[in-house]
Amino acid sequence: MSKVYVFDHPLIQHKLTYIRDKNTGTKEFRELVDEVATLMAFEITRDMPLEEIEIDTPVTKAKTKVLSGKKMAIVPILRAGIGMVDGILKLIPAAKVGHIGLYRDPETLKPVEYYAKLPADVEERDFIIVDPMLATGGSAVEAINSLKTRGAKSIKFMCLIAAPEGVEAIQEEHPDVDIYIAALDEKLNDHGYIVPGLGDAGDRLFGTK
Ligand SMILES: O=P(O)(O)OC[C@H]1O[C@H](OP(=O)(O)OP(=O)(O)O)[C@H](O)[C@@H]1O
Ligand SMILES: O=c1cc[nH]c(=O)[nH]1
Ligand SMILES: [Mg+2]
Repeated sequence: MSKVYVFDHPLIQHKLTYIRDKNTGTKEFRELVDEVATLMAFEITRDMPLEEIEIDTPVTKAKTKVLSGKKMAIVPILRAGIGMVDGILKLIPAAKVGHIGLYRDPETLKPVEYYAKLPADVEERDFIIVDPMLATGGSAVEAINSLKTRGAKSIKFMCLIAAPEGVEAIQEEHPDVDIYIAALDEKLNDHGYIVPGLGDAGDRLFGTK
């Protein structure tokens, strides 16, 4: 069963408050999402493998550690996932970036895929799918399906705010995919929006409402 990690670091929680606030404008919203993505990347990379190497310090030889070169890829779910990419790349600049384009049909709430482009060496990479919102879970489940169909073997899912329904959907359909979130909210409303949530993440990031 997928494990669920809630990143309750005070800096993440503080910034999330202003991301949720309806009075926060597009510029500040985008900056805050970028900052929280960096902080979440710091937490999600906690289990990255290290290897020991020997170097010369100005004083002596020393055995020290470096990342063992595990290949990584970040995959934002378009559009809103794009807002988290740069913040993650600040900490993992060598990661490749794939894209999955999905929108949620406003009537049926079912995801519709319109784009997919992944790095060529899919099977060798550890993937982190990113999207600010995990609501019904339809988009996340479909994005994971899309990656697995193309050969991905190792996938994590990271979002800012999740609804219980979305967490359960991933756990049911993809029990091998762990979930990393900044906050687990209460419920979905009748339109499939997360309550209390932050509204429409894509519209708030790109100013389209
Ligand atoms: O868990 P779900 O019920 O599938 O909902 C979550 C999805 O909805 C939003 O995207 P949206 O469809 O609004 O597309 P956008 O990013 O282009 O605005 C959000 O960014 C997720 O991708
Ligand atoms: O609350 C929600 C649910 C889906 N998509 C969003 O952007 N916000
Ligand atoms: Mg949207």
